[in-house]
Amino acid sequence: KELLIPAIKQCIMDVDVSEMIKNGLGHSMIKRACDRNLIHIECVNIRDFSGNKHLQVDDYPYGGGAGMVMQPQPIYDAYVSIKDRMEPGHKVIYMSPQGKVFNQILAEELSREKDVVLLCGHYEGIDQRIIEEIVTDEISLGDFVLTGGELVAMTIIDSVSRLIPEVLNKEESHINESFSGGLLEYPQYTRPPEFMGRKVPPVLLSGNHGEIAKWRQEQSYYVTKMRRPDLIERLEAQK
Ligand SMILES: CN1CCN(c2ccccc2CNc2ccc(C(N)=O)cn2)CC1
Repeated sequence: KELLIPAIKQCIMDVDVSEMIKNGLGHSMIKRACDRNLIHIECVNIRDFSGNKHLQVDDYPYGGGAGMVMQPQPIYDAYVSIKDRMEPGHKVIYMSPQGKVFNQILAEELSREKDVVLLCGHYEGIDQRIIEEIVTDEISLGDFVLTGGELVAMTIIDSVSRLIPEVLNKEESHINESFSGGLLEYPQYTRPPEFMGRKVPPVLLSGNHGEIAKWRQEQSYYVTKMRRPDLIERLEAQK
């Protein structure tokens, strides 16, 4: 049994990270959007541009210290291999804890871009000179630490793709989504009418659409006021 566990750990660590992105985004909405040519996702493996037979893409940090830093050359060569196919003036986004914290406004901005490059860092990060040379924007998902930028890329891809017209069908439409009008979503209910002794709020069964819309607005405001008062302030500041 002990023998099995190290083997599993090893194979998970070995999964090629660009595979992780391809597999992770293989799920329904993004895959369907790709199949319909509404979005095109291409993973370029920096290791393919390592330039040495050991496929090395990282090296010891100048100044010493723990960990390894991604070398600038393989990243630059990988970027050059795709940049002529990208819309002139395209953004090159580097996902790191030093970035601007991602939010729905940024997602909406990115959804209006024709092409975007997402540069996934690994190890302790990438050489500062490649950031200065090719990166236009740095994005962070929030103040927490991940082992790599891949999950950040997948999150950005998901969040942006769903905003591209036609990607979501009418059921999935993001009309009443979180942050619509800057408020959090109201609570959702479906059948059965009673579950574990808990009933559905009667107004939702009333068929009175005016009352239902009013109840939902009040609930959104209440949920936001209780859990994210900062969003209420932002809303008031915009008035
Ligand atoms: C211990 N450090 C190792 C190097 N690393 C790092 C540094 C630079 C780029 C990518 C990474 C990969 N990690 C990320 C990435 C993003 C986020 C986020 N919040 O968007 C959190 N973590 C940061 C952590």
